[in-house]
Amino acid sequence: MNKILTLVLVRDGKRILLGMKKRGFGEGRWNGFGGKVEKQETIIDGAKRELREECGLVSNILEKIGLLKFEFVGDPQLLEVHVFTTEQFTGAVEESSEMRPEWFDTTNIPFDKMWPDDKLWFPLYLKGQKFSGYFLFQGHDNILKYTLDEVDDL
Ligand SMILES: Nc1nc(NC2CC2)cc(N2CCOCC2)n1
Repeated sequence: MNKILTLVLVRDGKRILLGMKKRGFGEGRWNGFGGKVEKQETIIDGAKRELREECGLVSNILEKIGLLKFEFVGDPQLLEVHVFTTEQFTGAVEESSEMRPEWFDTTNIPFDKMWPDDKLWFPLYLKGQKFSGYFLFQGHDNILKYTLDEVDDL
């Protein structure tokens, strides 16, 4: 059974809001906002909750743009990350215990301090393409193999 996770990318024109993860899974890396989906909530409601908890922004309009599956050598638990984007949000960006948010220009995304898969699928996201990918990781830094496809619907 895959572990369902969410990832929300917040855009404001040519800027993107990323958060520096302060602890836990992905600590020390910039990422969108997201995490676990609780038993009693839908995936999209889980995404909205994590967005608000991690950076203070509220959005009712999340667009599903990607599905990423991750396997780690030696670990039977597969991760299934549902990726969303929004350009319509309210509230003030605020730091949380989990994330230190910062705006980046989309021409200057800090891929060297992000999960290694991001540099592979972000270009599809930035050109407005929906995508579906599978990545086999060895540890947290090394992608042994992957597949990544542009898709018309998710
Ligand atoms: N950008 C990104 N890349 C990931 N790569 C896999 C770990 C190897 C996971 C991930 N998230 C998982 C945790 O929840 C937020 C999104 N987000």
